[in-house]
Amino acid sequence: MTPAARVQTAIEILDTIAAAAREGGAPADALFSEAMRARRYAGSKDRRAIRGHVYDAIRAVRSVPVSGRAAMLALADRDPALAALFDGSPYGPAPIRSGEPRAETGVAASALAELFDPLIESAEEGAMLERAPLDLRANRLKASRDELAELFPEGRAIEGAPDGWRLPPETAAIQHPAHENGAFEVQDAASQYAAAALGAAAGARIVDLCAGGGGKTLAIASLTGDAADILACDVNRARLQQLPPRAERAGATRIETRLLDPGKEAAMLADWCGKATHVFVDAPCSGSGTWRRSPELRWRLTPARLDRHMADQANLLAIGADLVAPGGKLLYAVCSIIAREGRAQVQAFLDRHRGWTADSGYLPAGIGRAAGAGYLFTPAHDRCDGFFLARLTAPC
Ligand SMILES: C[S@@+](CC[C@H](N)C(=O)[O-])C[C@H]1O[C@@H](n2cnc3c(N)ncnc32)[C@H](O)[C@@H]1O
Repeated sequence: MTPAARVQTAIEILDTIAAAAREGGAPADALFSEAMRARRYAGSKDRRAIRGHVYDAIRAVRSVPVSGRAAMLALADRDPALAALFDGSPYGPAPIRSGEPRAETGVAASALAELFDPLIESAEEGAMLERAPLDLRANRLKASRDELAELFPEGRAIEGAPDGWRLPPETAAIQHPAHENGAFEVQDAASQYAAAALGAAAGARIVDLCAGGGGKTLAIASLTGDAADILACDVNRARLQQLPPRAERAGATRIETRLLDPGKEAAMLADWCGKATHVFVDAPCSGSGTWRRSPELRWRLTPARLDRHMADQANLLAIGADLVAPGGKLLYAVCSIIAREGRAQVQAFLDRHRGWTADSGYLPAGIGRAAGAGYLFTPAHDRCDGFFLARLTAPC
């Protein structure tokens, strides 16, 4: 393919990604792979170049563009070599006309940026869209961080995460046989801090209410030495089904899974009511803390979607609270930097649930900043995904 044809292909792929963002369709990665399958004539160099254009445009453009061309033109305005490829050659993009619309660049649309937690200052903006490193977590049931250091000497320890090992983004770690043997998982530092913040130890009875594919469930099993009972729940069958084989690989033997029906969660968890020493609510959210991994998420967030997440979060907090034994712990977490999903959500819970108190001082020194009754991690301050968590104690 010519360089100009690669740009035109990127424009067409961006059109499908923008349409999916508007309509709540498939994520950008899936659409990119599908587009490449349909263009078998594209070689690996073409594919790399097209991917570069597509993701450069997604990172540069702050909200869903009117068209893929408008997004690429915004990039071309900053890059004369790219602008020169709009040359009207066969399969290439048409020449740039005067007054053609450009997508707006920046971290987030101003209406969205206004929702950020007050701790998000301008220093965060670059870091929020930088390529994230590849973080590993040694699975204590099978390996130590020192063993990871031997396997991947190019990495380094992650501050405040005793099992964490950080690698450059492009490292092909999951192809390593040690991954298949359960020695480690890929897990961002923020998720490792969150699993540790639960504070569970051997003998605990834990409900992971929003377990998904079990990333944090497995981290908790590792931290408790596979000596705590963990009930892992979710409403999404496909995600929850990933957990049993992952647990087997990890050597975690005390995880039970339970698929919940939306709207019937409390009834389906009646046997755990008031019995859990620890409940983890890793709630569905905007994902605004993970834009450096999935930058197109900021094209997808609408006021209606945010309201839906907030209603789900409040509901899940209330369901989770009923499961906690007197004096037990409820950990609420969202991979979001939006105050309404974080500090405001927890304050609303505390206002509605008399007798509950917020814990403090449970994070490693220097990690996270106090945000209302919880803590916020941010990419620039903590070198991890943006993440809010709050640990609450039930009345006795
Ligand atoms: C942030 S993800 C969880 C990620 C997971 N804990 C991990 O570490 O990989 C939120 C999860 O909440 C689940 N969820 C949404 N509504 C739920 C509900 N009413 N009850 C239980 N889980 C729910 C979603 O299916 C999704 O898997």
